[in-house]
Amino acid sequence: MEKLRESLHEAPIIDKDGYAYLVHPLSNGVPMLEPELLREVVVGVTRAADLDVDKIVAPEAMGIHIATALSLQTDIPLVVIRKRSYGLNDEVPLHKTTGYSESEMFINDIEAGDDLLIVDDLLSTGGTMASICEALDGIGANISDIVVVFRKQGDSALDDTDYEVTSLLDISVDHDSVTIHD
Ligand SMILES: O=P(O)(O)OC[C@H]1O[C@H](OP(=O)(O)OP(=O)(O)O)[C@H](O)[C@@H]1O
Ligand SMILES: Nc1nc2[nH]cnc2c(=O)[nH]1
Repeated sequence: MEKLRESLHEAPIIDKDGYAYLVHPLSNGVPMLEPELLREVVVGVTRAADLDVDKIVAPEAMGIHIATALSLQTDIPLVVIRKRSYGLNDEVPLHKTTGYSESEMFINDIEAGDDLLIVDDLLSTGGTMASICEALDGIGANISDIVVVFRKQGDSALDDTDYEVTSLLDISVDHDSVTIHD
């Protein structure tokens, strides 16, 4: 994870109403995302994840490019949890909160009994992932594995649940630096 580690020390940090928000190629598409970095991450996720699943699931927006590359690599189909409703039959809405925002998301084309790998760029408060897991559970899908690139250290909404998240790197972000926890 050499490139990933290096990239963290070059990433700007901005203030979102007191929340130290990392601006990173994988999590924002800014600064520019080098293919070598994306490749390193996809190899890392491929090694870390349970790939014996029916579908890869990624929340819009910044899980999409990681999950797309993983889908191309593994031939496992991809479902994106969108921030927009299509009004399709069986669409499942959810409400998610992060440390700086809240919004609705919408799940389509996940069925009871599907074995799922959830992929996202970053886990922080766990608000997004907890709402997604609860909604997928409600559908009757099996969450086989959850893999994120970065996990910010601290309390998470997943702490009191049975869901386990694998991260490629655990980090802390304060207002002027990123620390990597090995
Ligand atoms: O653990 P949490 O506190 O919930 O934060 C993690 C979520 O925050 C980001 O998404 P965001 O809602 O900012 O949307 P984006 O992917 O469109 O940038 C990130 O991609 C995760 O999905
Ligand atoms: N890009 C980005 N997304 C986040 N989601 C939750 N925290 C963060 C953050 O610090 N940076």
